[in-house]
Amino acid sequence: MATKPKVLLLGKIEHAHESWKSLSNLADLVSSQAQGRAEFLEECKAGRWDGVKAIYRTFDSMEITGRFDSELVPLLPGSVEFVCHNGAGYDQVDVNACSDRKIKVSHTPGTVNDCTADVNMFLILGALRGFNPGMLSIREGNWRGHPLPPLGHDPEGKTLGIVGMGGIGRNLKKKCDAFSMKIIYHNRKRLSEELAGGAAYVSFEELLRTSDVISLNLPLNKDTRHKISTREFEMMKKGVVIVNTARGAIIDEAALVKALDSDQVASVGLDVYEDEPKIHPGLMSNPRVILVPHMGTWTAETQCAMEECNISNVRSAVQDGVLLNLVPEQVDLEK
Ligand SMILES: NC(=O)c1ccc[n+]([C@@H]2O[C@H](COP(=O)([O-])OP(=O)(O)OC[C@H]3O[C@@H](n4cnc5c(N)ncnc54)[C@H](O)[C@@H]3O)[C@@H](O)[C@H]2O)c1
Repeated sequence: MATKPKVLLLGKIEHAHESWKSLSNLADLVSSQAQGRAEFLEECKAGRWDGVKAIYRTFDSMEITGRFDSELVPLLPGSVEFVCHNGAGYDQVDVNACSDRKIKVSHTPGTVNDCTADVNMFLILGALRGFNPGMLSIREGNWRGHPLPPLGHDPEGKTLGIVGMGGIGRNLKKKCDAFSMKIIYHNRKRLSEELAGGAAYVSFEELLRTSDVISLNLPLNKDTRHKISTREFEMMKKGVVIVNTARGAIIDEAALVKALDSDQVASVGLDVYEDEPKIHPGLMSNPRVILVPHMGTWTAETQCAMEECNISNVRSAVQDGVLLNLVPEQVDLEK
């Protein structure tokens, strides 16, 4: 009888237990007990994972393995053909290092759009209306606080600039239409009229100069790290509001703190941080900054849908040798 391929689980299955179990008809399911990166690398070197065809990894498995980078990927056994990442953002995986080894990478786009855009909306409303100072003072028994917090602003009629008009950005656009905001966007490529849904395409610089609210919805990679820094803050309207549900390192946090302190930036809503779970003290201490601890996809429905999506990728990889949600960089390579 032919031996089954192996699937290595890095991290935990929290919801889709039945679907995960059903994979055992196709593959031997194995998991690492490594307590950290050094141990995991030793396991790889010792041939512990020989025969593994596909890896299912979670965002939290960073604690076990660290980043799937150019040190780790070459140590994976030659049998590994697929890395299936449970998350829409896959900056924890060096796709180039995987491509060099002919390893294909998938992620879970789409499943995250609504719930991440919901957090995005919460942050836009919260930061624009300036709710945070009042929310802090009411818990201290000071009602709205003394002195009173500054008046907030209505979203209606304000210009929202979306940087990165992908799945989440477009979902956010639809939500903001209900608040009568004027939407402009900047993307690597201009979208079709249908996908843009009435949002106007502008250059990055025009977006920075004309937006009342700027939302970051683009992936983190070497080109987008610190895409928003001192120069960009200086181009923005004085009193701009910034929200980030994408990845913390897209903003230079030290520069953001300075822009807040000089009132160039009026208020900020953040779900993501440069060095999670650490928060820059200048953000932590500023009541004009709304802080959410990376809860963009933190709903029962979405967590379940993401796991199901990732398991479907593993199943398709083992059964048919193809990934359903190949990362964009590798789709481009296949063309
Ligand atoms: N806070 C959370 O819990 C959470 C949840 C899901 C996703 N995310 C993050 O949100 C990001 C966006 O997710 P998505 O599913 O919408 O991705 P997506 O790939 O559908 O959309 C990203 C868009 O950004 C554009 N883009 C890429 N580089 C750009 C650049 N340099 N300038 C302008 N535009 C650029 C792409 O063309 C694409 O349209 C993810 O990469 C992830 O890091 C965070």
